[in-house]
Amino acid sequence: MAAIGRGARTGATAWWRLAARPQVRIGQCWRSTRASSSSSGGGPSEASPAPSQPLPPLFDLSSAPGPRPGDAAVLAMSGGVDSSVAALLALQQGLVPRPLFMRNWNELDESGTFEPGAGGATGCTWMKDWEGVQQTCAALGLGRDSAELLDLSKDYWLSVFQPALEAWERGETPNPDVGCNREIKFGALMDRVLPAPAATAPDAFGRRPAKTWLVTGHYARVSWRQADGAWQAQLSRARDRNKDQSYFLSSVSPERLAQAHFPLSDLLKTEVRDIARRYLLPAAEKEESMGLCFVGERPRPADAAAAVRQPLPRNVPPAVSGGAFGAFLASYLTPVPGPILDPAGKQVGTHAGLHSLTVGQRARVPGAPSAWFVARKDAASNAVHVVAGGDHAALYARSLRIERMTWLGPPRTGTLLAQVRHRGDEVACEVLPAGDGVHVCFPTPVLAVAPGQVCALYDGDVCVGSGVIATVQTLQQ
Ligand SMILES: Nc1ncnc2c1ncn2[C@@H]1O[C@H](COP(=O)(O)OP(=O)(O)OP(=O)(O)O)[C@@H](O)[C@H]1O
Repeated sequence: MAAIGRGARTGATAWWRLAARPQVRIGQCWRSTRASSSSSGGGPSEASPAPSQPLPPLFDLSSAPGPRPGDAAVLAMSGGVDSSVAALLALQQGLVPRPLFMRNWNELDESGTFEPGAGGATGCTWMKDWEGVQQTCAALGLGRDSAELLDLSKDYWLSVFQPALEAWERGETPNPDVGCNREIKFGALMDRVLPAPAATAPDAFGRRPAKTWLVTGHYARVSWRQADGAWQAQLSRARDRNKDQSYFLSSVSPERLAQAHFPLSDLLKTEVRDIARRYLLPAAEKEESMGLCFVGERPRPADAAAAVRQPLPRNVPPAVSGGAFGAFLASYLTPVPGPILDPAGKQVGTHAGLHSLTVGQRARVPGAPSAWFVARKDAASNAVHVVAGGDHAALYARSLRIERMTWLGPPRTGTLLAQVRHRGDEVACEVLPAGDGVHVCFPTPVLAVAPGQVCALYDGDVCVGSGVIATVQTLQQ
């Protein structure tokens, strides 16, 4: 034991002495300046390492340029368990914290009747979340007042929610959570709080300049690859496949991903909860957040209410409203009711607006003898076309055209995997070039794919890019 201890200490001291000296780069090797001068006649007292023992680098420049102790970290904290544990892990990694909470939806502005503690007249949640963030900062030892509140509600409305509303009005099925990551968390937030990416070249001493990271509780992985002599960030799936959020991040640019740090990439959700409990974090038992990121409910505007109440044609049953989510959207849109048509073009019901039903969904037409399912929507005629049965050929996509591509590396074609919804299965596909976008062809057809959805493409676990579905060819076409 003693011999091992002595030997280890001796070795460590020697390495420390060598490592403390400035280093210069010689080809791919790193050597101490004194060691190199000794080889050019510096004198026998200057011990140089035996050639059989390569010099361990002081800074591991061969490794990917991920976060290092001393780097700065903007901790994006929602008050939930994931971002609380991500913040804790970032602190344990030696990052210098700047906790931050975003307010992206301000019910207070809309209703003006927020009551502290009561959740507000419309279920205002941001104040409860903000309180949770402050409590978490206290529990982490950062101090309750260390967190910053940043209001991005205008950015969220203009660049995420309004475009999504317009897409719903056109009869598409947008994914605002994908837009939120691209435009808000890794868009407006990064623009506001991160410095422009610094030069990544090491200085004369081999040190990579300090960097600022955006730390979030996303379940996804940033890995690094070298291309054209530079490091590039690539996005991969998280270890926890059930929680994997790479789909939501698939339109964030590689440059933005290169400034992101996801400490939960190797953890299962159950492990995250255990860590939160062990460190007594206030969010340890907090429920999962559900539904649309950031969005609250709003009292129905008078014009929308009037549109829904307008008289329906005689002998047509009440409009199919699309349930709670349809009703929620109806408070932001002016719903325009229209016909539900069977394959023969006969009206079998009335919808409460194109947003109220989505492709593949059962249209619960009151009194209908068959189970009708939505095959497609036509914005020009404001009609919803239905087919009988949930296994109809018109509900299966055999190919898609996707546009507005984000490539997370070089554009790709050939055999890949496609995912068309969060938590949807990944399916084999052939990707063919098609102008600005690509065609995605499925050897095994995929059920219920709607224009407006995001299609993310994967090579194994690596997300290579994504685009928005413009058109769908079904088995019937
Ligand atoms: N209001 C917010 N302010 C700052 N960061 C946020 C906010 N909302 C979400 N984030 C960041 O985005 C990450 C992903 O958010 P999302 O809502 O998809 O996940 P979540 O699993 O509910 O996370 P959490 O448990 O942390 O609430 C969060 O972990 C957090 O880092």
